[in-house]
Amino acid sequence: MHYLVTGGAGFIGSHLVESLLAAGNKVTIFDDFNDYYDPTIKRNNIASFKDKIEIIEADIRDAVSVDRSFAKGNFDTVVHLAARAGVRPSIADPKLYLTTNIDGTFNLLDACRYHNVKNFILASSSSVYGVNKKVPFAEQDLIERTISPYAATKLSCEQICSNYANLFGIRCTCLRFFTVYGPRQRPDLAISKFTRKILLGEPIDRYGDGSSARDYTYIDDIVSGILAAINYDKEEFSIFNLGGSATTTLNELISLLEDAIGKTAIINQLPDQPGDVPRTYADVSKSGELLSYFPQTPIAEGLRKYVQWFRTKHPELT
Ligand SMILES: NC(=O)c1ccc[n+]([C@@H]2O[C@H](COP(=O)([O-])OP(=O)(O)OC[C@H]3O[C@@H](n4cnc5c(N)ncnc54)[C@H](O)[C@@H]3O)[C@@H](O)[C@H]2O)c1
Repeated sequence: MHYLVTGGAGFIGSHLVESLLAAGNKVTIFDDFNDYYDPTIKRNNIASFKDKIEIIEADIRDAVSVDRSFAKGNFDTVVHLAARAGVRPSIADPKLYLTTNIDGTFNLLDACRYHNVKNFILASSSSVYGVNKKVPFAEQDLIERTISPYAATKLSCEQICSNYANLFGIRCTCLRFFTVYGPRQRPDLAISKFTRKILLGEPIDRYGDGSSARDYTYIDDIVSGILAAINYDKEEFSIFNLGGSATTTLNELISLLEDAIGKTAIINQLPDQPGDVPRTYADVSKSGELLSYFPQTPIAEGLRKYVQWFRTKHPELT
């Protein structure tokens, strides 16, 4: 099978590509390699397998580049991971999020339509649930309102997928990822920032009183969920939660990281951030039943693996 993985040089994308290659597939990645934090990150993510894949270095907002890559590619499945990710930066630059995430998804679906690609996987997000009071969050819950531009773009992308499935028979499977972590994760995420700062003995920013809670999902579990979703052909349009199905408060996360690192964190107390939801918690019973998705990595174990990886990548900090 020939896969197009957009965002294939990113955190989740690079792990997925490795698994697809290991299973003997042909993989093309479409990524603009643009990183605000460190321009080397994306290149490093794919360094170990770059000679085994086709690389299209282009922007998903550019419909002509997207269309050209489909004209050449003859793809069986598109896994669309490329996006501007993260709640807080989306408040700082909502337009970048709207154009990248919504226009980009539209361009890819349109290319599927005109080049007869019938299987499309969308990376959506737990943030679409907004301040859902019912826990755990289930796919059929009524979403009353999102509270960040990032979440609004992801909910819009799901709806665009629904249109293309209904109108053009493109099977679209939307996966709501719950805070993904593990080796190669983005440096802007809390676990990356906390690990670095605890190792350096610098204060970490704790927003709110530490009671906000997240459902953290280890990268290997996310990849197994994506692989299962690729083969799910029972519905033309579907939505699945991919989470760890457990919640960890911010205070618990800090304490688990202290254990994994073997050092105490210095806390810099800050107010709650606008756009942050108080908690996320995935009901994964639908994913378990239809995708045989059963998360395997508890947070303490995943953090230990992450810290181990971080230390090998940053020996100067250990
Ligand atoms: N990491 C998480 O916790 C999480 C949670 C929920 C949803 N998601 C979603 O999963 C997907 C992957 O996230 P990630 O954590 O791997 O992020 P990432 O930033 O590591 O990967 C995204 C990739 O998309 C590429 N990209 C961004 N804009 C592009 C553009 N205009 N054209 C082409 N490529 C572009 C980036 O270069 C990057 O390689 C995203 O859609 C994100 O919204 C992630």
